[in-house]
Order: sequence, then structure tokens, then C-alpha cells
Amino acid sequence: MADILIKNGYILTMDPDTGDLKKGEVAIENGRIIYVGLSYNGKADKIIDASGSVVMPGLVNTHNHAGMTLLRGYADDLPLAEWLEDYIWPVEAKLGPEEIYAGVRLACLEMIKSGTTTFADMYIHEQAAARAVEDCGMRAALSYGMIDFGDPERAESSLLKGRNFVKDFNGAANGRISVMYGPHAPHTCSQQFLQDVREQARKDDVKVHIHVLETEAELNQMKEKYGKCSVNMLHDIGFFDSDVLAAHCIWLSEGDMDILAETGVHVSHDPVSNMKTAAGIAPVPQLLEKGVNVSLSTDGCASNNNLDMFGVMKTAALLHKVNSMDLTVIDARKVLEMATVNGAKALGIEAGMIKEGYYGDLIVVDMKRPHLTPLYDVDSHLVYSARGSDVTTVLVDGKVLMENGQVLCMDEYEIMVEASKAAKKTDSQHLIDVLGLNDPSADQ
Ligand SMILES: O=c1[nH]cnc2c1ncn2[C@@H]1O[C@H](CO)[C@@H](O)[C@H]1O
Ligand SMILES: [Zn+2]
Repeated sequence: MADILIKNGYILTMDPDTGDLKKGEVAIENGRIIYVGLSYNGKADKIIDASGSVVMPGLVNTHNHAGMTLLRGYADDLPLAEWLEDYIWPVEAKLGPEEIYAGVRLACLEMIKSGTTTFADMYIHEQAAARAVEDCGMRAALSYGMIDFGDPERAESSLLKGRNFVKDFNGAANGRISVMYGPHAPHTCSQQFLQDVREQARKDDVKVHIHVLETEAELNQMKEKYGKCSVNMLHDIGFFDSDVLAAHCIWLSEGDMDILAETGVHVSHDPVSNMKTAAGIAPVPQLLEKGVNVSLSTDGCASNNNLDMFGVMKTAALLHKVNSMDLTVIDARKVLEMATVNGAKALGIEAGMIKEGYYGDLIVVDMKRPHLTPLYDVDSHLVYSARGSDVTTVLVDGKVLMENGQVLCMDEYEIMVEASKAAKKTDSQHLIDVLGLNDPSADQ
């Protein structure tokens, strides 16, 4: 007997073998999809009626700094280096594991409510992120953000933290948590450190998550220091492999793109963040053309400033259309693939498609809404018209985390209270108490 049977929905399987089903059923047992088709010939403990809705794979956000929800809107409209060095890094030093736990809980709440079932993360106090993921039921590929700035002592302590994190959390939360090594970037980490991390990752059979060529400043710094760009430097030290997830990848030459394609590096594209920080435009159509696996992501909340993957999907499509002055350069289906299939592939998880044997990670999107009426083309609506708030039901690992808009896995109000309290640790003079936490007469 199945645990859950989803009926009456339009099933966007994203599986080319099955295609989409105008009205189909999905059955889930023990966390895995056991049936996708027109009619399930068996019983189920629980029925979810998806009439008037699309049932699709949960979205996969492949580059996040989830704890940064605490810094949403904390410092905006500043040059990237100044933003990071003068505002973000000093304030991160004030945040401890309890604050990050509250921030990641908030991130998970926001992601669940907008249809993301899995995210890849790189941040400080990542054990707290792991605890938050374990508690809320999401799936995640977590990495401890490591930076050495060329300081051997810092390199040693950073790698030790990374290794301990890998040891403690690989396969945690019943396999919902996977781990990666997270060296920050080629210009903030020394070559030796990057080599050491690479070696350790191979030894542990763990993937690597890194920022690559996000800014022109990084490109110039690398050329000055090594006489070559980040991609060539990393390639020359044998860093690249099909277990590497590289975020941003904006300032690429033709040759760089060939290296990424040949080595099987996965690229995480952050269009909203890249536009907001004026970092540039990643050559996504060219990367896809060369066969690079490109997935989509929000980046941290301080450079987005939300975690809505529907916004990211629309922005990705529009950005590359206008940039190439060719609106056929990327279509809605390709964008959906990047947000589901490609993301799961980058993280090496059996998700991103509604397919027998895959994880029961899926979402229900309500199409009975003014801004989704009339409906000619499901792909088009999901990318160009829908919003995260159209997601009504979310399942991860076959567990219902949200049903009919009701979050079941956490108390929304409590999460916002705890995050607002944690944000006080920033000592910002500008924090506005919208929840009325400092006013005892405030109505809850
Ligand atoms: O857009 C970005 N570019 C580079 N670094 C970033 C960006 N957003 C966040 N971080 C920083 O990466 C570290 C991860 O552990 C954090 O210090 C975070 O602030
Ligand atoms: Zn980032």
C-alpha cells in the first residue's frame, strides 16, 4: 500500500521517457515514487487531490548561503567588494550558531513556501544549518564555507572545520543531508589550500562547491597573481572534475567554457544576484550549447533579496533573451530543466524528475489563479506568470511539509520571531520591529 497518492493533477514529470500527463497520478511509498501514470492500481494511506494544479518535481536551488536571510536588506546598493568586506563579513563575525540556526530555519520556511525542496549551501556555522535542515524535513547539500586568505594557520583550521563537518553530517537526517567541501573562491583561497581541499574531497569522495569568476575584479586579481584566470588556474592544479559545483561563472572566455565542458564541472547560475550586484551576465546559452550542466540558484538572501526560485526562473529567461537580443535563445522548458533536472544532477541526487524510484520530492502549484488564467501552456505559466506563492503543497522524502498552503513542519510565526531576535545580534540601528516583539501590548 502506498503512503500517499496524488490524484487529478497535471503531472509535469520532466522525464523525457514519460512526458507530461494531462491528468495523472503519482504514488509514493517509503519516501520514493513508486508509480507515475494515468491511474494507480492500488490503495494509499493518504490522498492528495491536485485538481486544477500542476504536480512537478520540487525546485532545486544549487547555490545559497541560507543563514544570510538574517542579513536580508541589511546593506544594499553598494559595490560588491565593499558590500562583502565592509558590511557582510564584519557582521557575520557577530553571528553565532544559534543565530545561524534561526536564519536557516527562516530560509527553509521561505524555500518550502515557494516550492524549493533541495538546496545547496555554503556558509559559516554550517552545523547549525544541518540542524535546521534536519528539523524541517528539507533536503540539502551543505558545505562549511572555508577561506584562508593565504594564511597557513587559517588554512589548517578552516580545512579542519570542513573535514569535521563532512565527517559529522555526511548522509545525516536519514540521507536528506549530503555534504560538500566549500572553499570560498579562487581569489580568497590560496592555491595550496585549494589543492589540499581538492585532495581531501577526492579522499572522502565528497563533492566541492566554490564561487568562480563572479566579478571582473576577481579576473583581474587572478591575472595579476597567477598570469591566468581562475578557470585556468583551477584547471592547472587538477581541481576540476565532475564533482565540482561552480557558482556564478560570469567572466568566462571561450576557452574557459571548453574547460568546464571537458571536465564536467556543474555551473550554478544566479541571475537575480548577478543583476543586483552588477556582477555581470554569465554566458549561459553558450555553456548549455557546449553541454555544460547549468542549474539555477538564488545565492544568499543579502544579494537577491529573497529565495523564490520562480523569480529566478523568470529572470534567467528574460536576462538571456535581452542580453542576446534573441528571444529564442532560451525557452521555458529549458529554464524548468535547469531548476529541476540539472540541479539534481549537479548535486547527485535522485530527484528533479517525477520518476519511479526517485525521491518523493515534489510540489503542487495551484493554477486556479487570476494571473494564471487562461492556461494554454503549462511551461510558459510556470516560468513567466507563476510566483512562489502559487505553490500549495510540498513533499520531501515522501513527507508532506506543506499542504494547501499550511506549513506543517514548523510554526511560521515562531520562525519569524526567532529570526527577528537573531537579527538583533547585527547591532544594526536600522532594524524595524515589524512583529512588535519589543512592545508587550502588541497583538500576536
Ligand atoms: O555573492 C557573493 N560572493 C562572494 N561571497 C559571498 C557572496 N555572498 C555571500 N558570500 C560569502 O560567502 C561566504 C560563505 O561562507 C560568507 O562569508 C558569505 O558572506
Ligand atoms: Zn554565493
